Amino acid sequence: MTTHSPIFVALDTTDVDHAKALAQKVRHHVGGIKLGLEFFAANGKPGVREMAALGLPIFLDLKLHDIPNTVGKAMHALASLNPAIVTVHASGGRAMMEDAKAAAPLGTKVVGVTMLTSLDQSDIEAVGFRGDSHAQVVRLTELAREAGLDGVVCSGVEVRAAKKIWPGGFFVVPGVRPVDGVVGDQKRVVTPRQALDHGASVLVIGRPITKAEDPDVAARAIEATL
Ligand SMILES: O=C(O)c1cc(=O)[nH]c(=O)n1[C@@H]1O[C@H](COP(=O)(O)O)[C@@H](O)[C@H]1O
Repeated sequence: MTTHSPIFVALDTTDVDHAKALAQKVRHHVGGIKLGLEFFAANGKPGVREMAALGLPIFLDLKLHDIPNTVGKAMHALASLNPAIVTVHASGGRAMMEDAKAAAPLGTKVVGVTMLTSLDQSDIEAVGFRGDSHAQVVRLTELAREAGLDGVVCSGVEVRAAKKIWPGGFFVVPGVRPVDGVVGDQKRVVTPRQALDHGASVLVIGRPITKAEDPDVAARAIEATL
């Protein structure tokens, strides 16, 4: 039985058996599983199919970012997996996002990554963006909406501003940390509760669950705060 938890647990591993074991441990406290570049590079579509057989919704986080034709064709090649959610980089531009959405299955939510949660203000300036993370997230959210995507990925710091300009959008918030959690490489963090209060539709949570001594207990504890 799956729950209606807003948590998608990020199974960032190359090992299918480990990913399966983690998913089985936490399945009653999460709404789905997120498979990203690390998992996909190692296991490809057969690996995703094996995980899908567990019966939990799949969030395929491949952050596609290339010219429109290439992204559209890549999305077409992924369509048979019927993921619940797929990511593209919103900074790939409007035409790229339009082609991605057009090639995705009807039931798949295509969401645009705005500013990675691992970037702080100095990183944002170093890559040449003007303004702060709010300005960048709001601009890219507007573009994703115009391109016909279903929503965006942003940090919990900006999700309120993004939802304000797109009340019907689907908002994915990663980089959340329980109170006193280890922050690691994430820079713009909030707690899972704050992210939901500010408008997140779903939360992506990896290491606070997967690296915990008991992932089931950790997922249950986070769920209890929501
Ligand atoms: O698209 C994502 O899911 C994503 C976007 C982003 O800006 N930041 C971010 O951390 N993520 C993903 O969210 C997960 C966060 O993992 P933890 O930091 O371990 O909770 C990782 O799988 C990242 O790939």
